[in-house]
Amino acid sequence: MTDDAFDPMKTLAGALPFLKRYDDQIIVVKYGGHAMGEEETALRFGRDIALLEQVGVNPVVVHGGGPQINAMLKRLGLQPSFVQGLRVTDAEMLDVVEMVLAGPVNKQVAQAITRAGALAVGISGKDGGLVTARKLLRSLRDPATGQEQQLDLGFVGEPAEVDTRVLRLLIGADIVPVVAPVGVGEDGQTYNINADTVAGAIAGALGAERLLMLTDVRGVLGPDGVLIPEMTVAEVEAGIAAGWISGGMIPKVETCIYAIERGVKGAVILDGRVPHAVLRELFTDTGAGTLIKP
Ligand SMILES: Nc1ncnc2c1ncn2[C@@H]1O[C@H](COP(=O)(O)OP(=O)(O)O)[C@@H](O)[C@H]1O
Ligand SMILES: CC(=O)N[C@@H](CCC(=O)OP(=O)(O)O)C(=O)O
Repeated sequence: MTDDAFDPMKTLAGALPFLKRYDDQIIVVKYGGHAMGEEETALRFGRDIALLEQVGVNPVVVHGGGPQINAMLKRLGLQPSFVQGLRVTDAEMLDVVEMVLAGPVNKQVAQAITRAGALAVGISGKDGGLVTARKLLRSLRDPATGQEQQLDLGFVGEPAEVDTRVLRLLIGADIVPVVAPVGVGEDGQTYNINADTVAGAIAGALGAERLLMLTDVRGVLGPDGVLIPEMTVAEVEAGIAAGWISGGMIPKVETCIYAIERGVKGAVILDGRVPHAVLRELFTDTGAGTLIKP
């Protein structure tokens, strides 16, 4: 849809069936650090989320902040390292991760939504018992020996349990929850959790109608670099095994699979830098990005 073709009446009439479909439904939006980019992009995102709230949809935002953490590490003279798209997180790194995610990034996103006219409150997974985490165990097959090798990513966690009470309280009061992806173990240990994983766990626990994953690529690109509009779970698994789905895209597609297996009706990976990406995806027939299907 280009701006010259814009016809307000046609647009409104076209959006009506979608407004009905999503009325009072929960939509979980994962807002990736790469999709935040310039301040203007964040403000535009805030306006889209505020609009969702104002038309009777219940958005819940889970944000990332990988590039923002990297920028802070650079200022501090620390070197980031990633395995399978996940940040290796020692105790010193964990302090920086929590400071950046639950601090300026969380407040910037909540503020962008609030400035656009909807109330938003920023919390982390540690607040209100939202995300109980456990240490993430990952293994890697050594191609030379064929042996499985356990990887130690440090204080990287995965959600073990999600207590949705604090989210439901906020939603019930017409407040948009904005969640930073940090969790806490049974023993009180803080864990750094990939934001995609947190978004999937929250979408599943809330029984969300949709999970939208905003990133900085148009969706899942095939080996030829062409956008794939729809993928089944089996196709995703084949792409990971073949290696053309790699890095940060792995937790994203795995999250979509996890969410739809828990009853989320649709999980979509799309480019958050495109103006009004969220509104286009929800309120038009020309949905963008890659839809993952069972
Ligand atoms: N098949 C693929 N299609 C699209 N992107 C891919 C693919 N495989 C790997 N990627 C990488 O995944 C990245 C998205 O993940 P990530 O950088 O973690 O985003 P975010 O910060 O939004 O969570 C893309 O920028 C791209 O470099
Ligand atoms: C364990 C792990 O990798 N955690 C992520 C959390 C932030 C995140 O997921 O940010 P994006 O969505 O912008 O990638 C990290 O430390 O970068």
